[in-house]
Amino acid sequence: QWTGLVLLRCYSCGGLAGIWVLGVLKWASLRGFTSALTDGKPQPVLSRLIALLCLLTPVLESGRTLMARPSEFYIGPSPNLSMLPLSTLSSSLACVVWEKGLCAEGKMRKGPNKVAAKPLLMRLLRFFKPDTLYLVSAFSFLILGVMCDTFIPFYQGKVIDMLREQMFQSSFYLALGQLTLVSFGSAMFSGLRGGLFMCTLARLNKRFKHLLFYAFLQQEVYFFEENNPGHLSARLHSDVDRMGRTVALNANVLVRSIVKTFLMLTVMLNLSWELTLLTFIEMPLLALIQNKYMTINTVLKEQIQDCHAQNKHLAFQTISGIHTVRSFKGEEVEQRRYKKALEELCTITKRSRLYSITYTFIRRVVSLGIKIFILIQARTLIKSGQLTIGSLVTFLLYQKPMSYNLREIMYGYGDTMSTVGIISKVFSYLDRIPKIKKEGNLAPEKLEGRIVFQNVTFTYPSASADKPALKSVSMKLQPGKMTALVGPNGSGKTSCVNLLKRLYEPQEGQILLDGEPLQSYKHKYLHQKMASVSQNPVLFSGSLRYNIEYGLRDCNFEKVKEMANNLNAQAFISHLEDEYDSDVGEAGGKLAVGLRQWIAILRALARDPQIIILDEATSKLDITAQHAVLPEILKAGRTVLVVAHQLATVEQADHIIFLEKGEVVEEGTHAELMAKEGRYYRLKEELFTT
Ligand SMILES: Nc1ncnc2c1ncn2[C@@H]1O[C@H](COP(=O)(O)OP(=O)(O)OP(=O)(O)O)[C@@H](O)[C@H]1O
Repeated sequence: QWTGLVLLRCYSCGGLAGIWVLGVLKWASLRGFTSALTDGKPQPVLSRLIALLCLLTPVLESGRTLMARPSEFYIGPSPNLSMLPLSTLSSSLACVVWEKGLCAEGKMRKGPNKVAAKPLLMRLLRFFKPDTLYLVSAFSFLILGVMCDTFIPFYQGKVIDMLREQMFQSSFYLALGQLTLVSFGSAMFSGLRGGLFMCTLARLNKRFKHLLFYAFLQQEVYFFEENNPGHLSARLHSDVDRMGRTVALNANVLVRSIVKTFLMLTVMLNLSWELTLLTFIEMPLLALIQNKYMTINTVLKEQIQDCHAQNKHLAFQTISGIHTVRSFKGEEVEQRRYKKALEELCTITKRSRLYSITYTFIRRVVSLGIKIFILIQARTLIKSGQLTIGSLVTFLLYQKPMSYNLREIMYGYGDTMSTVGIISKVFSYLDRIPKIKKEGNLAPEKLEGRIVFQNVTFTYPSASADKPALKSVSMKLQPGKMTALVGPNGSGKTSCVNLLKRLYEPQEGQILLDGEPLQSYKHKYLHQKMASVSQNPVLFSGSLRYNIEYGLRDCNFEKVKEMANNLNAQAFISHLEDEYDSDVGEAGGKLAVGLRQWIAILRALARDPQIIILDEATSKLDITAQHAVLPEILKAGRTVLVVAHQLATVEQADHIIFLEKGEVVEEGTHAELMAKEGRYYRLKEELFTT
C-alpha cells in the first residue's frame, strides 16, 4: 500500500506517521486474515513473517529520519520502484535466515547440552575467583587497548584528509601526534592484557589439574578398570588445557569484540549510515554459515580428541610393554594397529579441513560481494558530496575489522558452546563420588591382627552378577601365624587379598579386623598396619632409598639397613654403584627381578606393619633367601597371609586354606591335608612348582 501510495507520488499520505498507520493496518488485516484461515492458531513463523513484511518499511523510514543529519532536509519517503521487491526480498531473506539458520540451530541445540551450558559455564567462571585481581586488571587493559585501537583508523583518515586539503602544519602535527599516542597506547595495553590473561590461565590450569588429579586418586579401583589410563591422562592434560583456554580466551575475545563493535559502530554510523547498513547485511549471512559450520565442527572436534587419546594409549601400551612385544615378534602387528589408528585420525582431520576450506571460501565470497556493493554505493555518495575520500578510507579501515569483530563474537560463542561437552565431562569426574564405603575413625594404638572373613561373597563390578569370584567364604587369619591361600588358577586367592586391601567391597558378608569391620578403620592407619608385596612389585623411578621410604614421613633408615642385613639383602645392595642411592630406572627396570622383590619386602617391613600379605613375593628369591625372609617377617607376632604357588612356601605355612571356584574347600596344615587325601592331595602336582 505504502509503495503504491509513494509510487503515485501521493505526498499527502501523512509522511512517517502515515507510513506507520498503513503498516499497522496492513499487519492487523493480514493477521486477521491468517487467523481466520487457521482457526485462530496461526503458526508462530507465519506471525513473525507478517510482522516483518508489514513493519520493515516504517522501521526503515524511522531509522532514516533519525539518522538524517541536521543539515540535511528530510523530504520524507522517496518514491523508488526498487523498494517494492527489495522490501519483500529482505523481509523474506531475514525470515529464512532466522527460522532456518539461527533459530533452528538454537532449537536443535536446546537439548540437554544447551540447557546445561549456562550453569556449567557459570561454575567454571567461579573457579577464576582467586584470580579476580588479575582479571580486573586484564579487562581494564583490554578496554583501554580497544579504545586506542578504535581511534587509530579515525586519526589515519584525518591525516589523509589533511594531506589533501593542505591544512595548517600545526593541525597536521596535532593529528599525527594523536595518531602516535593512540597507536602506542594500543600496543602497550594489548601487551599487558595478553600477559595478564595468560598468567590467569596458567594459574587456573594449575588449580584445575590439581583438583582433578586429586579426584582421580580418590576413586575406587574399578574406575581405573572402566576408564583406560590414556583417556584419563588426556582428560587431565589436553581437556583441562582446552577448557581453560577456550573459556578464558573467548571471554577475552567476546569482551574485546563487543566493546570494539560498539565504539566502531558509533564512528561508522557517523561517517555513513548507508554504508554501515550494507556492512550489517553481511552479519546474518555469516552467522548462518558459521552456525552450520560450528555444528559440524563440534562433532568432528570431539572425534579428533577421542582419536588422539586412543593413539596416545596405543603408543604408550606398546612402548611400555616393549619386552613382550619384542619377545612375541609383535612389532608388525603393533605397527599395523598404530597405522590404522593414525589413518582414522587422518581421515577425520581431512574431513574437518575440507569443511574448514569450504567454510572459508564461502565466507570470503560473501565478504567480497558486500565490499563490492559498498564501493558502488560509496561512489554515489562521493559524487553527491555526502562523503569525502578520507571518510571513505576511514570507513573501509573500520569495515574490515568490524566484520572480523562480528565473526569473532559468533565464533567465540560457538567455540565456547562446543567446549561445553568437555567441561561437563571434566566436572563429572570432579563430582564423581567414589563407590567405596567411607573410611571410619578407628586407629587403635595396639593392633593384634586377627582377621576374620565372615560369609564373604564378592563379584567384580565388571563381571556379571551370576559369576562371583568368591562365594560365602569364611576363614580366620591368626597373629604370629602364617596362613597360605592355595588353589588352582582363578579360584579366588587374589580376590581375597584385594578385599583385604580394601581395593573392592564385598557385596555380602564382612571382613573383621580385631573384631571390628575393616571399613571402620582409618584408611591411612589401615595401610600403615597392613603391607603387601606382590610377585612383580611396582617400583617408581628414583633411588632405592626413595622407593623404600615411599609414603613414609619419618623412616629410620638405620633400621632398614639392619633388616636388609638380617634378610641377606645387604650383599646385593652393596654391589650397586651408589648402594641405596642407585637409580632403579623406569619402573625398576635397571634391577634384577629378585632385587626388585628385596626392595619391595624392605619397603613393606620399613612400615613395621602388623599384617603382611605376600602374593608370591619371594618367588624370585633363592631358597636360602626365602628361608631368611619368612622368620624376619613373622617376627613381632605379625599376621602373615601368603598366596602360594611353591611347595617350599606352603610347607612353611602354619595353616593352609584351599580354595576352588571361589569357595573354601579344605583347610589345615600341610601334613593334615596330605593325610586327608582330599582335593588338595589330588591336585598337589598341578598346584605347585617345586
Ligand atoms: N578385575 C577383574 N574383573 C573381573 N573379573 C575378575 C577380575 N580379576 C579376577 N577376576 C575373575 O575372578 C575370578 C577369581 O580370580 P582371582 O584372580 O582371584 O583368582 P586367583 O586364584 O588369584 O588366580 P591366579 O592363581 O591365576 O592368580 C576369576 O574367574 C577371574 O576371571
